[in-house]
Amino acid sequence: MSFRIQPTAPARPNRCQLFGPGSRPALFEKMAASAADVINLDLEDSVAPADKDIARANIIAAISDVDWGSKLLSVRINSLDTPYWYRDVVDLLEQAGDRLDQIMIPKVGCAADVYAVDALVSAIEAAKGRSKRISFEVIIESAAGLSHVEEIAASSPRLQAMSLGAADFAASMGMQTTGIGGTQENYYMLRDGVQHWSDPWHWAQAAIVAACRTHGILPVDGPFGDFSDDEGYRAQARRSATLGMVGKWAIHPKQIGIANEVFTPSEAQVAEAREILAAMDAANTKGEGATVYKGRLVDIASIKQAQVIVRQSELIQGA
Ligand SMILES: CC(=O)SCCNC(=O)CCNC(=O)[C@H](O)C(C)(C)COP(=O)(O)OP(=O)(O)OC[C@H]1O[C@@H](n2cnc3c(N)ncnc32)[C@H](O)[C@@H]1OP(=O)(O)O
Ligand SMILES: O=CC(=O)O
Ligand SMILES: [Mg+2]
Repeated sequence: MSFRIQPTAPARPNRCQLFGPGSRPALFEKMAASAADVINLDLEDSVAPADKDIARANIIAAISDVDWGSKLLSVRINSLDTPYWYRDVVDLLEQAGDRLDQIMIPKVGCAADVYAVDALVSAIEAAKGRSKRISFEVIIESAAGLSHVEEIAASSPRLQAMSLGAADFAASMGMQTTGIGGTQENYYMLRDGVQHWSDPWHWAQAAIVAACRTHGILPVDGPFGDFSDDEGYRAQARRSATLGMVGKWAIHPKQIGIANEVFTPSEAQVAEAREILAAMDAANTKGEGATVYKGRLVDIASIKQAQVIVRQSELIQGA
């Protein structure tokens, strides 16, 4: 318990973040025309070292030249353990137009990583007289990142969203898998000779959600690599939504519709939430803090649970 009121996360739809390599400018118009809420133009791991300069130039041009509509436009810079990241920040902030909304910082391991980028961004914004303040999102994708997730969530007022990066996270943790997200063949319990698969991402996701909710940041699930497996993606997205995440990355356009569907509360969910609110209204007028809805207990906590669903639905409808 705490007397502090939990801060609310930024009120914007973040159901799907569509990624595309900065070295494939032919994809940019298609990304802009997609149904994703957020666009992530990538300078990091989908761009080969030899293409970093051209990818940066492509992205800077596209930020102004492409009509991104009302989407949130984010660029993933290179991580702080590379020689590229400072040039990414300097060129973006000095040369890109005001349409740029956000910078994604990958492989964040501690709060000081965010501080370093914040310092550089703040200096360039001031020097160049940029009136629009750039926001940040970070990827938790290392053992250090997860160990320091709470201090990272508190690291900067610019921070709006935090994603789990399953690929780098698995590598950093020494996990014996080459899969990016989803069910892992060898992660199962055995009972009476029957295998029951468990979720190796659960702990990291729950830690990210808790850190984000404590500090008013949007928790997001990262990539699902097997874009041929729609149902696997849907199952992963449903688990993430159930845990409190607000959206998921798409690394292929096939995944956008599924993310939008899963992270938009269904009509049935919204109707049930409204019925619970009505049942609790009726209970309150009788001076009762708890009542029965469809044979189960609902009480004052149920109001808050129902409000999460109604608010999420209204946010998306209003966007
Ligand atoms: C672990 C991480 O860090 S994940 C984040 C970084 N990774 C990325 O950004 C990768 C993003 N995705 C991609 O680069 C590509 O989707 C790939 C390489 C996976 C597959 O690319 P392709 O072989 O071209 O895919 P495919 O042929 O199935 O594409 C089908 C259509 O979707 C388009 N398309 C493919 N990827 C994208 C995308 N990311 N955004 C928009 N459109 C896309 C293709 O241009 C093609 O369009 P067309 O029908 O008009 O010809
Ligand atoms: O950057 C994303 C990841 O999964 O790694
Ligand atoms: Mg990564």
